[in-house]
Amino acid sequence: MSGISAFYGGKSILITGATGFMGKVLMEKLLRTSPDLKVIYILVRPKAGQTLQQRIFQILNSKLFEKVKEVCPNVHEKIRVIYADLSQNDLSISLEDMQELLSCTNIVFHCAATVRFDDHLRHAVQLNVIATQQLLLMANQMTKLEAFIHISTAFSNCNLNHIDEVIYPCPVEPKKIIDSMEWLDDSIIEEITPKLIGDQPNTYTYTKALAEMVVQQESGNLNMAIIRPSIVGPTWQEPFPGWIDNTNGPTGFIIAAGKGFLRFIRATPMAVADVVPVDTVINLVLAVGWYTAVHRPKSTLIYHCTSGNMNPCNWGKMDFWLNTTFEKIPFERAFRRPHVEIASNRFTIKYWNAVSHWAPAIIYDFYLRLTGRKPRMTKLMNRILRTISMLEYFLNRSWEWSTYNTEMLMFKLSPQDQKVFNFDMRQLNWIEYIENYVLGVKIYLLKEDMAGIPEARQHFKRLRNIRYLFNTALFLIVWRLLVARSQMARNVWFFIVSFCYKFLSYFRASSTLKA
Ligand SMILES: CCCCCCCCCCCCCCCCCC(=O)SCCNC(=O)CCNC(=O)[C@H](O)C(C)(C)COP(=O)(O)OP(=O)(O)OC[C@H]1O[C@@H](n2cnc3c(N)ncnc32)[C@H](O)[C@@H]1OP(=O)(O)O
Ligand SMILES: NC(=O)C1=CN([C@@H]2O[C@H](COP(=O)(O)OP(=O)(O)OC[C@H]3O[C@@H](n4cnc5c(N)ncnc54)[C@H](OP(=O)(O)O)[C@@H]3O)[C@@H](O)[C@H]2O)C=CC1
Repeated sequence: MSGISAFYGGKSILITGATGFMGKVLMEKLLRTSPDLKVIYILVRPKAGQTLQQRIFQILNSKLFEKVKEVCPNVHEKIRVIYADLSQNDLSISLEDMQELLSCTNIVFHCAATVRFDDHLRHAVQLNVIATQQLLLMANQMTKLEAFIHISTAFSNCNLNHIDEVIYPCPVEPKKIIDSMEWLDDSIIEEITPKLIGDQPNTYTYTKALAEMVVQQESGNLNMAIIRPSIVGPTWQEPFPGWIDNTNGPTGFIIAAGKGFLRFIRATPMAVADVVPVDTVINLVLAVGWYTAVHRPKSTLIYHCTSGNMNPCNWGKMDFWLNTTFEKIPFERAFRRPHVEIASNRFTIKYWNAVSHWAPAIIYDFYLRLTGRKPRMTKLMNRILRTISMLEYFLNRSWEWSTYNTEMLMFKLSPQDQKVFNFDMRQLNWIEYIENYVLGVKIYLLKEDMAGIPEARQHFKRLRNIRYLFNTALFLIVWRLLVARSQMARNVWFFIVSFCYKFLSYFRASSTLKA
């Protein structure tokens, strides 16, 4: 049996952010590989009119958990849902629940965060920094705690080009930021945010960096580790390829490109597209949990979970493979035939934004209005382009992350664990992964049926014919206007017509001679 699976057997594990993208995959893998674990405590808040139980019921009955049920039929009994709101200073955990957590928890995986780039600094500090501080305070009182694993991001220091496995100090101490959030009002915070975040691109990366400092300062005697994944994509292998449930990172763009809305994007073709599959990240998380608890390293170790240094892919290649895959696995009801191109020049992008994004959106909305329907394309385009502008920072830079700790850990695993908890990115085949990415988006996010592929292809053909027709009509209109107004255009027209006539006469004469 795998040593890591055996380690989690009989353990009480606390997970924050279990209802999120990574949290679900973490719960699934834990239950599948260590079905004899004692309990998983999850801190959850009610959401979208659903109670805590309803939320968890829905997750455990989803496709992601199908395999788990084969090895762990009593999966519902293994999960203990605890009401918590991490945006409250005391986390809103009841006294009873708190006592149980403090006396029983063996391992903590802290995944919860706000991952929005445009979040108000107050909210981002509350969730990413203060909640981490509160959890550390709790962890310091947990009598049976063996390890506390904090999930950060590889971009917490994205203001640097080369990032080592160390915690970099922030210009302003987290304590001062936390204090100031208490007495400054929202509008003042908004005003000073650009100054505070300095050369960080957004409040998300900034507060994740602050949280790392909090971990360094307040971990006391805890066995701590920090994991920094880069851009987390769908599953590579487990429990099945291509599973994804949100539009973060490249996923929203893949939808927009596959549906034909997005045709140009400002990106540097050679910049590294540092995507890592979610199951790889979770395998590393579990291996780190085991290593930290069993080997008790003297200091907090940081693990980079990245692909760039071991098996790099760049945005140019990703773009090419995506376009090829869209032909093979088309999305239904595309707006235009999908073909996304990348360019690094701002002016080129401005031009193509006008021609290829705004013009079709305006024309389509005009058509919708004419046919008595509500226009929606310009609004959608606005949203897509706003999102792009926020993510462009990550598409035009490359980072180097050192991965000594991650590689060290790989060698510490038994051959069996290396298989069950594989986080070796060198084995990833990008073309296959991107195909499964698109397939996963189609099935799990867009909820499209594979049986609809022939119809989607037919739709592509119709779109191509519409484009030919549109281009020909546009050419004829422009030409007609030019011929009517310009002597030079008329001259060019007569020249072309006489040239064609001469060419045809010559061709006819030479074919008569041969005969
Ligand atoms: C080269 C080939 C081209 C393809 C690939 C290129 C793209 C690569 C981009 C990679 C960059 C990623 C870098 C990430 C680095 C940090 C990673 C992490 O640590 S942290 C983890 C990473 N964290 C992140 O990635 C968070 C980044 N995202 C955000 O912060 C926010 O979404 C926002 C501020 C950008 C937009 O806010 P707002 O306008 O309020 O919009 P809402 O959010 O409220 O959603 C409204 C609707 O839009 C939908 N939708 C959402 N996203 C996209 C999309 N990209 N597009 C289209 N649609 C999108 C969404 O489903 C929803 O639909 P519905 O439910 O209404 O039907
Ligand atoms: N996805 C990525 O590309 C990357 C993610 N990361 C890090 O990984 C971790 C997990 O990210 P991911 O799973 O993608 O994020 P998600 O947004 O999918 O999940 C966030 C989780 O945090 C929970 N949460 C948010 N606010 C509260 C709150 N007030 N009270 C209780 N729970 C709350 C959410 O609960 P609810 O369901 O109720 O909203 C959800 O379970 C984060 O720390 C993130 O910084 C790092 C690098 C890349």
